[in-house]
Amino acid sequence: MSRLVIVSNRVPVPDKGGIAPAGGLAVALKVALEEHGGIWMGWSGRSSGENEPEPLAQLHQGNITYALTDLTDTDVGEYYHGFANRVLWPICHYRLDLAEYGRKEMAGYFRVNRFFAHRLAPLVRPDDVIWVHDYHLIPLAAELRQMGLKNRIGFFLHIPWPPADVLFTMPVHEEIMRGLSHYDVVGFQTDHDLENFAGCLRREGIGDELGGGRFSAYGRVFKGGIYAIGIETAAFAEFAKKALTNKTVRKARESIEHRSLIIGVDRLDYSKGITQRIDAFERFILANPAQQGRVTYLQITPKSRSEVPEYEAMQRTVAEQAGRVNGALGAVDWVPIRYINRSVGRHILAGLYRLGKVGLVTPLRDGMNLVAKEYVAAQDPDDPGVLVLSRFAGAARDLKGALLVNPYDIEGTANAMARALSMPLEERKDRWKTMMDHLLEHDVSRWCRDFLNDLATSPDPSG
Ligand SMILES: O=P(O)(O)OC[C@H]1O[C@H](O[C@H]2O[C@H](CO)[C@@H](O)[C@H](O)[C@H]2O)[C@H](O)[C@@H](O)[C@@H]1O
Ligand SMILES: O=c1ccn([C@@H]2O[C@H](COP(=O)(O)OP(=O)(O)O)[C@@H](O)[C@H]2O)c(=O)[nH]1
Repeated sequence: MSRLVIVSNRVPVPDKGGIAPAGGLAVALKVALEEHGGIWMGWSGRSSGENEPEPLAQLHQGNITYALTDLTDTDVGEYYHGFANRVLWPICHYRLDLAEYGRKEMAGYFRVNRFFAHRLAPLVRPDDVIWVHDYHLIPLAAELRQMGLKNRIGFFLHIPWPPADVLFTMPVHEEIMRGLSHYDVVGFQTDHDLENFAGCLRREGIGDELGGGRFSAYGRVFKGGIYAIGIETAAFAEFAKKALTNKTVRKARESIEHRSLIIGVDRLDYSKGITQRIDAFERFILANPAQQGRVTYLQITPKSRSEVPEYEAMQRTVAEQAGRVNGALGAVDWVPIRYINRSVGRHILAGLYRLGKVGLVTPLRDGMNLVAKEYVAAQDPDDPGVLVLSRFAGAARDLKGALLVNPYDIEGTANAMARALSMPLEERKDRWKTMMDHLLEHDVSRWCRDFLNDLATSPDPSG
């Protein structure tokens, strides 16, 4: 079997104890690569100041070799905070109003992709299969091809792909589309994303759909496919059961006392709909006074991308909003919202999910959302909680047993919270089983296998 080389911006650096940072990509890829073995190349998360980064650091752990590079301050600013997270991220999440184009940042993005290609190429053997992940690295295949690499190269986009009218507001949309055409397989989370991508090719006559999932554009033929990312379902379910004996989880359970727990877990990101969700919770309590003092809403929200101004501003907004609602609704013996602004380990999260009578996952737009899947996997089959899920999360295409909501509709979301808390046991069990069966069948190993099979059977680019 060919060796697998994974490239992603974010890598769970093993010298931090191998603990994946909060973020679904790192969590999922670690599971996938542990199963397969190979090389994982990416950013170390560190800056070299303005000095040229040292040569790649290689670390071996189990069957994975991590190849990590630092980036200069300028690179981090222009490529990661600048173009990736202030242009591509908002555009792909339909937030044209937040995109901040700058020629310097765009140039930095393409420059860092070239830099990654130059660092990666010497590690690659002719029969390696290369799997590139996410919006940070779209131009990587074009750079590798320019250097003469003829390997099979696949790309998976973890975030949504927007419709043509949204994408084309980005000045370099042509280069981005061209970049994708250099892969042999381009994977998306949902059918909606793939449809949008096909629409972008059609709109300006850039490319054609050839049938059988194949596309032609810019003189190349490649496959476009749907590969909804999953979790290690069976292992996570087991993990959640055991987590109830964890000290922190036990303390949380005792502190909740007789109240019902509603839980939300999201990076602090405007795409996650946290402020709308807090509004909906407030509306739910005001509309259901009997619930006062009888529910606790726990919102776990690690800081994320704090150097980007929109994210920094959100830290204040959400903290103030949670404080205001607590001030307005709380009582001497009841704090309605417990807001935690730091990362919690997944072994604890698993137990907290299991305590949650309601899992609130209400992003305004999300590629997939692994929290939704983890919440379901963590439930007690005999007394499962209810998932309230945004119809705009990729996970909504998979989790048919959830209560689907439109997160912009505050009253609708508030009503769904009330419905979830009063749902009869039989209905909860039925809904949960539909979702759990799906998650067991479509776990992260299946995701990885499906993508790599398609890549292995794609036409050989070396001719
Ligand atoms: O690396 P960061 O800038 O700290 O951000 C964390 C990750 O966020 C995004 O995750 C996405 O991938 C998940 C798994 O496929 C998916 O469930 C979620 O909907 C996406 O938002 C981002 O795409 C990753 O590159 C980041 O590492
Ligand atoms: O305090 C936290 C918050 C989140 N996560 C993990 O981070 C991932 C978040 O992935 P998701 O797909 O929901 O969203 P993303 O952050 O990637 O956009 C999930 O595996 C969570 O378990 C974590 O380990 N600790």
